[in-house]
This record gives sequence, C-alpha cells and structure tokens, in this order.
Amino acid sequence: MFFSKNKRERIQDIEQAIADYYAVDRVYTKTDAIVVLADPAKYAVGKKQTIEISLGFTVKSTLEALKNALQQKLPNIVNCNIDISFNVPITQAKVAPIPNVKNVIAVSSGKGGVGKSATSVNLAYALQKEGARVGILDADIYGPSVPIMLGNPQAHPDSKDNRTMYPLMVEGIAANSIGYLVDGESASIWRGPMATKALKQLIYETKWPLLDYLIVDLPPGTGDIHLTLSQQVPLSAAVIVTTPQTIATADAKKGIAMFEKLAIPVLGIVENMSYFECKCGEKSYPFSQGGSVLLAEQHGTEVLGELPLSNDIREHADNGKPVVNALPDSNVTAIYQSIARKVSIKVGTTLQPHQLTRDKTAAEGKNGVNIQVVNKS
Ligand SMILES: Nc1ncnc2c1ncn2[C@@H]1O[C@H](COP(=O)(O)OP(=O)(O)OP(=O)(O)O)[C@@H](O)[C@H]1O
Repeated sequence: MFFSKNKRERIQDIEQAIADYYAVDRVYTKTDAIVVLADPAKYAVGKKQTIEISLGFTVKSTLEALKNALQQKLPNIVNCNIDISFNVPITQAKVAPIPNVKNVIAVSSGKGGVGKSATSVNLAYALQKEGARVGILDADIYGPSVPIMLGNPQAHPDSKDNRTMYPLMVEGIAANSIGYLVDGESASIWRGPMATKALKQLIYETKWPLLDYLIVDLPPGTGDIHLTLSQQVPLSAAVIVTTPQTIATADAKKGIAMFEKLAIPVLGIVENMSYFECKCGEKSYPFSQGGSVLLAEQHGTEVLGELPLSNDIREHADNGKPVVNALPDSNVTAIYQSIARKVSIKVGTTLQPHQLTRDKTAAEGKNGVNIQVVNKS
C-alpha cells in the first residue's frame, strides 16, 4: 500500500513509475528535496492533496498520459491532484560556460547537405513546444542557413554597448548567426583562426536569455577546423544527422568518432530523408535502408527518429517557417517532437549534472525529478 510506506519509499514508487513510463533506467530526486507525503485520510473532507512533480526534462505533450499512467500504477494517488512542472538540469561543459545557458546541444553531420540545419531549427521549435526555453546558435560559419530558415535573413542583432549583442527573437526562440553579422561570401573565405574567433564572439558576446537548451548548428565535416570549432563550444552532448546511404553514414561515423575523441556524449542519430511516403501510403527507400541502425549499434547509441523526404520539410524550412511551426499537427511535426522528447529525456537522465557558480539564474537546475505533496483545497 502506497500510503503505508515511508516517505522515501513513496518517492521511489513515483520515480519508478515515471521511469517506467518513459522507459529510462531511473529518474531521481535530489536527496535534500523537501517532500511532504501525508496520508490523504488525515485531510479534512473536501480537501485534496496535490502531488507536485518537477521533471528534469521537457515532455509537455505527454503529461496527461503520464498522469493517467501514474494513477493506474499507484491507485492510492487516484484522488490526488498531480501538478507537473519542468526543471531542466545544467549539463553544459564546465570549461567557460555560457551564462544563462543550461545545456548546449550540438547538431552535427559528417556530410554536407543532409538536412542538419533543417533538423536544428525544427528541433528547436519542437523542444519549445514540449515546454523548454530554447535558443539556436548557427555555428555553420561557412554556410549559415539558420537566418533563412527562421525567416529573418536581413535582421541584425542589437547592441547597446557595441561589445555585446542581443540575440534575434523569433517566436520565442533566441537566435544568433554569423549570417546576421556579415554577408555569406565574406565568411566563406575565412580560415581556421578567423573562423574560431568569430564563433567564440558569437557564443560569448551574445546576451542569451535563460535557456534550457541552446542548439548549436555545427558546420558539416570532421576535419581539424570542425574539431577546433567543436572544442570552442562548451557542449553537453551531440546529435548526429545523416541520410541513410553508405556515403553519408560513413561520414556520420567520422562525426561520432570526433565526439568520442572529445568525450562529448552522442545522444543519438537522426536519420533524415529516410524514406518517401507516397499519397497512397506506400513507403519507398530511395537512399537505401538500415544504415543508421547499424551505425547506432556500432557506437552504442540509438536512432532518435526517422524523417521522410518531404516537400513540407523543404518548403517550410526554405521559406523561413519550419514545418514544426507552420504545420503543428502534421505527422512530420509529431516525429520532430518525439525526437525532441528523447533528446530532453536523455539530457535529463543520462548526463552528469552540475551547478554553475558563475551564473545564479542558471543555477536553479537540478537533475531528474523533484516530488512534493502539498495540501491544497
Ligand atoms: N527531410 C527532408 N525532405 C526534403 N528536403 C529536406 C529535408 N531535410 C532538409 N531538406 C532540404 O534540403 C536542403 C539542405 O538542408 P540543410 O540546409 O538543412 O542541410 P545541411 O546539412 O545543414 O547543409 P549544409 O551542408 O549546407 O550545412 C534544404 O533545402 C532543406 O530544406
């Protein structure tokens, strides 16, 4: 019986039920979390207990289903209100953290043109739909496409002191890109030191608002310059984008090896242009099949999702209103949201959290779950 157990056991029951629901090994509370779990029988008639749960990952679209799952698994809490909020942990690398930013997630591809930028912007919107505060940094110094995909290629960041700049805000997403600062041709001739200097300025001279996730769209490739650029950003983890054909997965493999070398966890692989679905519903696989699954197996990671070759993805990204934003109820948007939830859950349950001392606002982050039961009428 849930309410005959002691406080710690009750919390563990709830944590276990949440972990089971999201199919992760465990979610856990901070040991010093204030937890008051009292027997509902002791409450005055007409008063209802509220269980307050603070999750370390953003999964807004699943909350109703989670509440139902909790009540099914723990029938004793069936008459309680369940309030769920998010408190994403901080996992960005300790070295030179970006103020206000809790987690920095690189989106990377070995090969160019596989849909890395389209994935970055849609992932940013999808994480936001799931309840996160999100920013996007276009680190693709040589071919910045984020401004086009966010629909504001002519925009320019404001600066009050000529030293720092405010990111562009697009539908609640904070964004900065070399594309907002110089024209594409100037950037494309930059070599190593100039490119890394520009990237460092973009990262540290942008006044980011408080962000749960900063998505970083890295340039394609795995050469020395990409290695240096990846080291310039205090990355928490990386997501690899590839198309299914061997020529692309071979390059994605080099990308994974690069992150392994830098000891940056790879959250998983997004297979883009995975299949084509005709109006009759039949799927075909013009770029072959199975490459990403094999790659994920070889590197002990997972395929986070498979996106179709889709006119909607191309048209809306290239016209400045990514599909997740333009067609929120589409099947493709549902795939991006599922990828976003997996990314968030993995960050919140598998990465090593730590507190930043330099930045008080960001220091609110904790890992896993906090559970509190309060008496509300
Ligand atoms: N799943 C998809 N279906 C159809 N078109 C797509 C898909 N994903 C991306 N595209 C389109 O393919 C083109 C290349 O995509 P994108 O710019 O995102 O690739 P990239 O990997 O970032 O390229 P780069 O090497 O320039 O950085 C764009 O026109 C984009 O809209």
